[in-house]
Amino acid sequence: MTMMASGIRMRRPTAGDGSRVWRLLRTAGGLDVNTPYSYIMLCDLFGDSCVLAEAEGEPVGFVSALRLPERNDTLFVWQVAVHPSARGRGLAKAMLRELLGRRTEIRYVEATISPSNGASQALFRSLARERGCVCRVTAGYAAELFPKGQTHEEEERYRVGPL
Ligand SMILES: CC(=O)NCC[C@H](N)C(=O)O
Repeated sequence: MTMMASGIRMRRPTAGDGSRVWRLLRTAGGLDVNTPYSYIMLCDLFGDSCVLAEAEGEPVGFVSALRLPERNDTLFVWQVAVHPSARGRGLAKAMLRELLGRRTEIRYVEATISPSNGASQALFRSLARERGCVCRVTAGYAAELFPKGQTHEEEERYRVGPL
């Protein structure tokens, strides 16, 4: 568990956090809200590469990530969510630092980010600056990949490293 100066605590989540993480994602906005099951499963089976941030016991931030099986020096950051009440305090970066601090063998961080998600774009560019490395943006998932009738922006691929 890591404590920020603001009193926000960050820790590895467990299955019991999944439902509250799902509610946080619904409140955070701007992200794909997956099923409650997916957050329970992520917190349970992939908790080592996820971070839950809590203020006075309430979820205010969540990062889900997976190490890529074929490229195990790369951490794929799936979602970065921050509650509106916790914005502007560097929480997203603090959660990434917490995550990267757990695994020294991670050399690259990847994510897909939609053009409208300026906060995450700035976060990954800032991580690259902080680590003195490159943030490369390439084509990711085209809008056409998503089901017809479900409008979804394209997702550009961000790759930061070598850390
Ligand atoms: C880094 C990040 O939060 N990406 C979001 C990917 C996607 N739009 C989702 O919400 O899962």
